Order: sequence, then C-alpha cells, then structure tokens
Amino acid sequence: MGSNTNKYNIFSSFTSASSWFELYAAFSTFTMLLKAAFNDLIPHQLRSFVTSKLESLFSKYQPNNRVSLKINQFWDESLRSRNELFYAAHEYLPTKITNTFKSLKVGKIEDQKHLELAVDATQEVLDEFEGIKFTWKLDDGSEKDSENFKKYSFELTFNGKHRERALERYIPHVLKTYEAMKSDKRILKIYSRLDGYWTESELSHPATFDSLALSPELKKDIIDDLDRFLRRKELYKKVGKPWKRGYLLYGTPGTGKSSLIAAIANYLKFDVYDLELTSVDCNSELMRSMKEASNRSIIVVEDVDCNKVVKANRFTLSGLLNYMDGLWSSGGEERIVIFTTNHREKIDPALLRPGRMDMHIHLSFLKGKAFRVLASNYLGIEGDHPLFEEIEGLLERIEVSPAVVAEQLMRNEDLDVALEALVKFLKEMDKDRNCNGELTGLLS
Ligand SMILES: Nc1ncnc2c1ncn2[C@@H]1O[C@H](COP(=O)(O)OP(=O)(O)OP(=O)(O)O)[C@@H](O)[C@H]1O
Repeated sequence: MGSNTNKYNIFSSFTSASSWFELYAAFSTFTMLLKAAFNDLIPHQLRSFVTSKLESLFSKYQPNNRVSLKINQFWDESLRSRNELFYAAHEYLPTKITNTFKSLKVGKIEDQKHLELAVDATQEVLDEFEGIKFTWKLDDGSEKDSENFKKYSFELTFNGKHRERALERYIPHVLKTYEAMKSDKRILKIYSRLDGYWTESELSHPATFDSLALSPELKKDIIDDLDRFLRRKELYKKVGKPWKRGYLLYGTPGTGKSSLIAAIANYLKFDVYDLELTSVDCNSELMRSMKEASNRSIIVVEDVDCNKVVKANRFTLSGLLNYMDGLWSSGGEERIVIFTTNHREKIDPALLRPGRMDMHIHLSFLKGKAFRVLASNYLGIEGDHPLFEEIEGLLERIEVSPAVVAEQLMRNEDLDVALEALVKFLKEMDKDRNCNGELTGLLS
C-alpha cells in the first residue's frame, strides 16, 4: 500500500536533501540546454518578438496593473481652455532632471538670460513621492487638432493600487510646487496676442514700487489694497465672489501707467497678459483668450477709451468683466484686471459704476517729493540736494509728466549739470505757462 502511495505522489519520492539537489541539478541543466537551443536555433528578430509577446502576456496577469493618466495641454481643444496641470508638469519635471538623462531639450530663448532645459519626448522622467514611483512621458504632438496644431500632452503612469494617493496627494503636490516655483522665480512672463494666440516673452520691465515716482500716500494705498486682496481668499469664497481685483489706471501719457503695471507684476510675481483689443476679432475669441490666461496673472486692457474698436467688434468691456466674473467664480484663483486710459471722461460710464473696477488710480503730473525718486533712479542722489527745493517749487506750478522729467535727467551724467539743466527746462515751461495765461486773459 505504501509503495502505491509513493507511485502517485512525486514529492514524497524526494524526501531527503540529496534528492532535492538532484532534482534541482537536473532542472537547471534542462533550462540551460533550452536557453542555448533558443539562442542558437531561433534568429535574433524572432527571439525579440517572442520575448515581447511573452512579456505583454504576463504583464496582463500582473496583480498590480499600471494606470496611466493623460494630461492634455488644453482641457477642451475646441475652446483651447488651458489645462493648468499640463503647465505645472512642464515646469515641475525639469526639476527632476538628473545627470543620468540621455536625452534632453536645451535652448536659449531670446531676451532670457538663462538656458532652458526641458524634457524630451524620448526620455521618461521618474519621480518618487511618498515612496511611490511615478513615470512621466511627454507626447510632443504625434496627434494634430482640427486646425492642424500639434496636440501636446503628458502621460503619467503609476501602479494602480496608488490611484487614490496619486489623485489626492501627488497631483496636488505637483500643482503646489508649480505655484511655489512661479512665485519664487524672478523671471515673469508677458503674453501678447499674435495670430489669435498668446505668445510669451520675458517681462523685463524693472519698475518696482520703490522706483515709482508717486505720492507716498498713493503708493501705500495701492500696496495695502494688493496685500488685502491676497489675504482674502477665504472671504471671497465665503461671499461667493470670484477672487479677482480690478483697477482702472488713468492719467495723461507718460505718467507711469505701464510702469505701475510692471511694478504690480514684480511685486506680486504675477505674469502679465496684454490684451490688445484691436487684435481680437470677435466675442468668442475674446472669451477663449480669457480662458487661456493662467492663474496668478494680470490681464491688462490698455486704452479702454478706444470704444470704436470695441463696438465694431460687438463686445463691451462691461460684458467682458461680467464674463470674467462668471468664468472665475468657482475657481478660487487670483486674478487682477487692469484697464488703462488717458481719458477717463471718455470711457463707457458702465465701467465707472461702483463695483465694476475696485479702485480708480489717478496717475498725475510729477508733484512734491515724488521727484526725489526720479533723482535717485536716474542720478543716484539718495539724500538732499541744494536744487531740490527750487525744482519742487517749479513742479508745483507746472504740469509735467514723470516721463518728460526722466528724459531730461538722462541727458547728463554729471548730477549737478543734469539738475541745473532741469531747472532751466522747468523755468522755460513756467514762462510759457505764464505767457499762455496772460494771452488767455487778454482774449477773454
Ligand atoms: N511715475 C513714474 N515713476 C517713475 N518713472 C516714470 C513714471 N512715469 C513715467 N516714468 C518713466 O517714463 C517712461 C514712460 O512711462 P510709462 O510708459 O509708464 O507711462 P504711461 O503712462 O504708461 O504712458 P502712455 O500712456 O504713453 O503709455 C517710463 O519708462 C519711466 O521711465
């Protein structure tokens, strides 16, 4: 009976350690012979084909399948609504570049000081977060959209069992890092429209609040307003208002409207979208361009008094503001909208109604102590100068823009010569003003 049992149970035939070794030796000899035969008899191409088929067959039965997420550049291709996660990955992944990379995109963009490094489509980028491995791959346009533009996307793959952590922890981490990188980075972007799309270049305007010749009170009001705006995310959310602030800048040419916009961008570290209304053909294009603008940005619409352009294109600036409110009502994203005009009296009254633009900022002629900022910017004078009193007295009487005074100060490198020339120039203006005044008196 015992021999019968042994006959049908092969495992019980090898009960001793030496028997196990015999079996192992026989099995390894067999596999070595099989491998040699496989290598000798089957040609190379056929071998790789068989191997890849076997791999894909077994990968199907792996207990933890890989999951892949597709991150397109635009969430809705037809509207070209920007997918913030794509842009976040675009900035985030170069920080994961290591010296083991075999293929990278490298370049130097005009006007930028540093070299650009970017992920190449042939190179996978591995990132480890909370012990989970994530693999990124760029698809740089194998597909085209209906207008024949390349469709860019990233593919993010990871083990399926980490799906929840990928969505709830990792992706928010990428987005947060991107936001932090944007606020840390010195190089801000300015976007202008070209052929219906935003094109970016470096915002190299050096203006800061320190270099702006404005009355100290106005400067403080603007900075306080910006700080308050940034602090109030929760309040905006609570009252159901989009987290957006609108400023109307008005003043004659050369009083510093563009400089103030640059100073705000540099202060907040926000990119600027310069919306030239003449470059927008229709309402839908205007809406699309608003959707493409990123979070933490300033949308600038200059010369809003040029109403003929706006009317010809069948949209109103008031309508644009309403649309922005609708578009950004739920996003909780910070946006500043700035309208500028040289002629406040000519703009659509609907824009001046309370609640439309949050703050109206008048940029005036150069007055009072604001001149000292220009003297410091252009001549490096930090303290007092014997000619300052006379210059400030003249500035109180005449109307001259900071741009004109700045231009005068740049004419001489020697500061005494420059200031004397400025006194002379301002006195001429004062004389002209008196003559004009007398003439008007005689005529009336
Ligand atoms: N308030 C100011 N403080 C410092 N610099 C100024 C100021 N205003 C003008 N400037 C100087 O004059 C130049 C032109 O000013 P800016 O372009 O900011 O004026 P603007 O009001 O936007 O003019 P425009 O209406 O013609 O566009 C600037 O490059 C800057 O050097």
